[in-house]
This record gives sequence, C-alpha cells and structure tokens, in this order.
Amino acid sequence: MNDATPLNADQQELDKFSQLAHRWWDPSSEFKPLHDINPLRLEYIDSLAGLSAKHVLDVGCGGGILSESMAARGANVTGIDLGEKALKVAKLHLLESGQKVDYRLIAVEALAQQEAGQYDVVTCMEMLEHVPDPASIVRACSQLVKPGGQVFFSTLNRNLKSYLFAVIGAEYVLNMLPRGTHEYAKFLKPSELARHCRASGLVVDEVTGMSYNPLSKVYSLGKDTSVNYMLACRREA
Ligand SMILES: C[S@@+](CC[C@H](N)C(=O)[O-])C[C@H]1O[C@@H](n2cnc3c(N)ncnc32)[C@H](O)[C@@H]1O
Repeated sequence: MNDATPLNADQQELDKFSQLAHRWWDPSSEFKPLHDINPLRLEYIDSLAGLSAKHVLDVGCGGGILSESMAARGANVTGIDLGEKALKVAKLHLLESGQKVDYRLIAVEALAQQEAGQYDVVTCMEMLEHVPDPASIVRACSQLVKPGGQVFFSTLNRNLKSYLFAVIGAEYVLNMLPRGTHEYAKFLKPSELARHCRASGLVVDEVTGMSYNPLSKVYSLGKDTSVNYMLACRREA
C-alpha cells in the first residue's frame, strides 16, 4: 500500500460511527451490544491467547471497549481505526480508566507495511462487515502477527436468520441499533472468512458462535454460528 492506493474503507460507514462516537462508553447507548458482548469475547480471547504481557493489535478498535479491557488484563495494546472521533473518545476514556493503550489513526494495510510480524495477537472484531474488501483486512492482520501468533475475528454470518436477527430484529423491532447500521450484503459466511484466512497463511483453530436471546436479553458463546461468530486463527510458523 502506498499513497496512491485507495483506502479500503467506506466513508459512509466511518461517518455513521463518528456521528455516534460521543456515546461510545454509554452502556445504554447504540453501543450497548458491544458492551454486553465484551466480557464474553475478552474471556474467550484471554483463555486462548493468555493476554498478560502480550503485544496486541486491535484493528477497528472504535472507542476502545475491547482494547481497554485487554490492557486491563495486562496486554500491551495498540488500537487502530480510521474513525477520528472514535479514537478521540478512546483516548479521552483512558484518562478516566487509567489504562494504557496506544491509539493510532492508520489503515491496517498501511500498518502492515511498517510493523509486519510484530504482534503476538491481533483482534479484529465487528469490523469486517463494514469494509469494502474484507480479504485485504484479513491479509494485513496475518502480515502483522508473528509466525505462530493468534488472530481473532468476529463478524456476522449471511443467511436468512442473520438478516432477520441482525437487521430486522436489532434495527427495526428491538431498536437495539440505529437503522442502517448493517448492510446485509457485507455479512460474511464462516466458510468465506475461513477461505480468506487460509489464503493469507492463517490456520483456523476454531469457530465459535455468539448468540443473543431476545427473551432473556443475554448473550452466550456456543456452537450456533448462524448470526454472530468468532474465528480463532494462528499464523503458520
Ligand atoms: C462496530 S464498530 C466495532 C468496534 C470495536 N472493534 C468493537 O468491537 O468494540 C466498527 C469499527 O470499525 C471501524 N472501521 C470501519 N471501517 C474501517 C476501516 N476500513 N479501517 C479501520 N476501521 C474501520 C469503525 O470506525 C468502527 O470503529
């Protein structure tokens, strides 16, 4: 990637998050789902990667919900995003929490040119469904992690159920998210994401579902990958 390379980003998507950025740390705001799933994904990542003292990159970190929680587990975290406002909010929140995270405004493809193979763990959560070319993000994440290091992705599956739950249910019935948050065509089937991973030199260790029960309003991890899911990968040594 050089200065002439077009940015792998959708400005409308970045604007959507920027407009809401001031509410990022309000657990009852549009970002409530991220607050609600964070303990689950943090525990999952920590249990597989052992975050303490690891050099971790959080790609598409937004306001820093996951980045900060990983720092609180003892990781040395860098968070990158292309949303300026979200990063400002993330930096401000460090003053409140006392955590340490290195937040930077840079595309993951550009960082891969500068810091290839420097991270023990790379996380890229709830971001691939917002970019024009997810395969390019996966490739850059793979370049950034050390041989033998781990990469974690989470995104939305693409099928009738995920359309009904993640778009109709969350945006139109339960009003959990603003309308237009998700574009169905950008959702990724686990097989498609796994193919991008393998093409980038990543071995997929496991696929885990993240489900929401609208009656109990509780999220849980399990085998059901039909709506939201996480992929745990390892860079070939
Ligand atoms: C749903 S939020 C997820 C934030 C965070 N990863 C989390 O799960 O708590 C999506 C984030 O992706 C960021 N984003 C979208 N396109 C991006 C791109 N091309 N490069 C970097 N970040 C991007 C947005 O600015 C936003 O912060």
